[in-house]
Amino acid sequence: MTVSDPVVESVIATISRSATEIRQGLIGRRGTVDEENPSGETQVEADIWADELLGDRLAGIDGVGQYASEERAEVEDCGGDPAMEDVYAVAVDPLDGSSNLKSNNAMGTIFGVYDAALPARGETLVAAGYILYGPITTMVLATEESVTEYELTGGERTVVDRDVRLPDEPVVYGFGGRVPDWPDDFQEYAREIEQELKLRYGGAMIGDVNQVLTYGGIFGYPGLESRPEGKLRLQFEGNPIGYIVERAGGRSSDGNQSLLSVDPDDLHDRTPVHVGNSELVERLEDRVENRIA
Ligand SMILES: O=P(O)(O)OC[C@H]1O[C@](O)(COP(=O)(O)O)[C@@H](O)[C@@H]1O
Ligand SMILES: [Mg+2]
Ligand SMILES: [Mg+2]
Repeated sequence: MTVSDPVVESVIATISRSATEIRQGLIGRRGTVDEENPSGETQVEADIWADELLGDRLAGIDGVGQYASEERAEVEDCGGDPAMEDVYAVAVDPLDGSSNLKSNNAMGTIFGVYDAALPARGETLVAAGYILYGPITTMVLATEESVTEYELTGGERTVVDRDVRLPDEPVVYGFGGRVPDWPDDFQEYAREIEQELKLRYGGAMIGDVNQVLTYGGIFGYPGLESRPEGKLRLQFEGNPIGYIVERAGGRSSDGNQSLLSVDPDDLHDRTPVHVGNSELVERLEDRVENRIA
């Protein structure tokens, strides 16, 4: 199954073909390096390596005008203006949950294809997806047409679900951040959800969101007392995941509005992230104040 726009299809094909190679290349690159990314977090050797591999390959695609990543400070100009027709910007979290490499737990790669210069609103996404490096390697891809799950082996991608939809009956939840750092209103909401759903939290957003897409429920990384803007980054994490979950029939929110409507100020802006079944996200918006809105 291919996507109708040739540039978007090339981006997806390049990332999905690179995924098995990235998975293999994690071996021997699990240690931290003496560097911080633009968000001030310690980088793992594999973060830098995966960013370079994806950056080189994606920048070489005709029609990719910009490449940006969680691991580099500035947007790379790849020779085209995303304001022009058939020119896109690609934003990547090369390894999501890379601190899980040390303990050998699940991790992912996230990407968004924006039809606008970065930083951009999520509403300008034309496709977004993620790779999950679990017991097997899968990709969930959302486009304007569909949300599809694939299994990836070598250079191949095999469809396993042509129409990924959030199950109607929610089963699981996962919330990030330390509980004492959660604002009171979020703590109260979480106490209520704990009575209704089962906890699934693995410390990599992609692994946790994939649980929600599979079983129904809610994933959240809220604004914290110590950091009202939360931890996750809008361009590389919040927008792509918001786009995927909304296309699959759920909702996304920064606590106040859809993640896709948030106006970015800076490439590395952080935002509270909540995605899942509509009723759960709506209840959260009723209860929890977004302190950065
Ligand atoms: O360690 P915490 O506070 O639970 O944070 C976990 C969150 O941080 C992240 O690891 C951040 O992503 P990166 O690994 O890409 O920096 C998310 O995947 C995850 O949801
Ligand atoms: Mg991440
Ligand atoms: Mg990352």
